[in-house]
Amino acid sequence: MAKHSLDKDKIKILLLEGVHQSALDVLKNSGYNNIEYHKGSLSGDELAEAIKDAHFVGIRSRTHLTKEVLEQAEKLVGIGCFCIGTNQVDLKAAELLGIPVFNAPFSNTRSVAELVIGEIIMLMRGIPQRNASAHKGGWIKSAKGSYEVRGKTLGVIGYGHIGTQLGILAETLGMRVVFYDIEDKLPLGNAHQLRFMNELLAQADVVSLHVPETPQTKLMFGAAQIEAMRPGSFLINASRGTVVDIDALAAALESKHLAGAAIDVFPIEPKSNDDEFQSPLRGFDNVILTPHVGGSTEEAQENIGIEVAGKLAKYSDNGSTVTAVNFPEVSLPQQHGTSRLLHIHRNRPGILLKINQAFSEKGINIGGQYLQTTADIGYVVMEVHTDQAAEALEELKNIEGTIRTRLLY
Ligand SMILES: NC(=O)C1=CN([C@@H]2O[C@H](COP(=O)(O)OP(=O)(O)OC[C@H]3O[C@@H](n4cnc5c(N)ncnc54)[C@H](O)[C@@H]3O)[C@@H](O)[C@H]2O)C=CC1
Ligand SMILES: O=C(O)CCC(=O)C(=O)O
Repeated sequence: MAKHSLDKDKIKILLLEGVHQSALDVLKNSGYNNIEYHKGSLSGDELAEAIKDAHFVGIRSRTHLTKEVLEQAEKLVGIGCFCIGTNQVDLKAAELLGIPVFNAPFSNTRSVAELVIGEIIMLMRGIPQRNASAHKGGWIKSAKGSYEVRGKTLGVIGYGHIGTQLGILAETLGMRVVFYDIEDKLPLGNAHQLRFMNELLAQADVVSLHVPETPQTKLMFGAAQIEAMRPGSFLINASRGTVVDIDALAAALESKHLAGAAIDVFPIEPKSNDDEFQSPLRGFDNVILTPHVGGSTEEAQENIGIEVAGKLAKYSDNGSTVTAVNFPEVSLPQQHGTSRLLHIHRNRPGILLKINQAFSEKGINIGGQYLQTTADIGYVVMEVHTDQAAEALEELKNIEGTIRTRLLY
C-alpha cells in the first residue's frame, strides 16, 4: 500500500479563481480531499493566510505569486497554473525554493482562436458601433465601412499554438495570412512568414497579437507600430495587456487612424468581477472590450482542470515533473516494493557524490536514481528499500545545498 511522507488527507490543496469542477474531480479521485476552494482570486493578507499551510496551489491569471508570497508559503511543494500564461508566478523564485510550476500549454488555444475569428468578422462589418447605436435607439443601416473578410489580409504576430490555429481558421474564410515570429516557423496552409514586423503592418487589414509576456514583448506594440499599421485597419490583442501601449492605441482610435480594435487583456485588470474595470479604451463604440475571456469556454476550462490537476496529483504521487515550466523534468515509472525519495538541491558539483557516500556509509542500498538539473537546481529521485526510507530521508536532509526533500512511499 502506498505511503506518503504526509497522509493524503493532510496535503492541503488551495484552488483559487474558480477553476473548473473537473480539477476537483481529478484530485478527489486521486485521494486528495483536503481542498480549499475559492471562486475569486486572493491577494495581500488573505492570500498569505490561505497559502501559508497549503502544499499545492492552483491559480489562473489573476493571482500573483510573487517571491514574497512564495517565501511565506513554507509548506508549498507545487503550483498549478490552470491556464497557458505563467507570467503571474515568479518562476525563478519558485525554482530556487524547489517548487515546480505546471500549466496547460494547449487546452484553451482553440477557444482564443475562435474568439479572434468572431472579432475579425464583427470589426470588419462595423458591428460594435451598430450594436452600440441600436442599444441607444439608433439605426445605422448602411454598408459604409462594412467589409467581407474574404480576400483581406490577417497579420499574426506570434505564430505559436494560437497564432497557427487562427491562421488556419482565417484561411478557411478566404483570408490571406502573413505572420511575424522571432523564430523560423513552419507556415501552415498558405500562410507566409515575413522577416520584419513592419512588413506585416504595412500589409495587414487586421493585426492580431499572440506573443507571450516576456521582457522583450513588454510594450512591443507602441505608437511606432500602431503608426505603421494601414490606415483604417484593426488591432486585436488577446495575448497579454503589457504588450500594447494602451494610451497610444487610444490616440490612434481617437484620430481614426485605426478603424477599430478588440482587446481582451489589459495592463491592469480588475481583481474580481465586483471591481470596476478602468481603461482609456472605455467609450469607443468601435472597440470590442472583453474581460480576459479568450480562453474561458466550458470546453477549455474542463480540459485545463483535468490536465493541470492531473499533473499536480502525479507530482504528489510519484515525483514526476514532466512539462513543468521552471524545473528539471523527470519522467518516472510507478515503483513497486520500494520507497521513493525526492531531493531538490542547489546545483553545485559533488552533491550526488555526497548523497551516495552518505547512503553507502549507512548501508542504504539505492534501487534506482534519476537526476536532472537546471543551471540553478538539481532534482534527484531515488528508490530505496522501505525499511531504510526514514533513515535515508534524514541523511538527505543533512546534505549541504539541500532545498527540499520528500518521502513518497
Ligand atoms: N486571452 C486569453 O484568455 C489567453 C491568452 N493567452 C496568451 O497568449 C499567449 C500565446 O499563447 P500560445 O500561442 O499558446 O503561445 P506559444 O508559446 O505557442 O506561441 C507564442 C509565439 O510567440 C513567439 N514570440 C515570442 N516572442 C516574440 C516576439 N518578441 N515577437 C514575435 N514573436 C514572438 C514565439 O516564438 C511563439 O511562436 C500566451 O503566452 C498567453 O499569454 C493564452 C491563452 C488564453
Ligand atoms: O483563463 C484564464 O484565467 C487565463 C487565460 C490565459 O490568459 C492563459 O491561459 O494564459
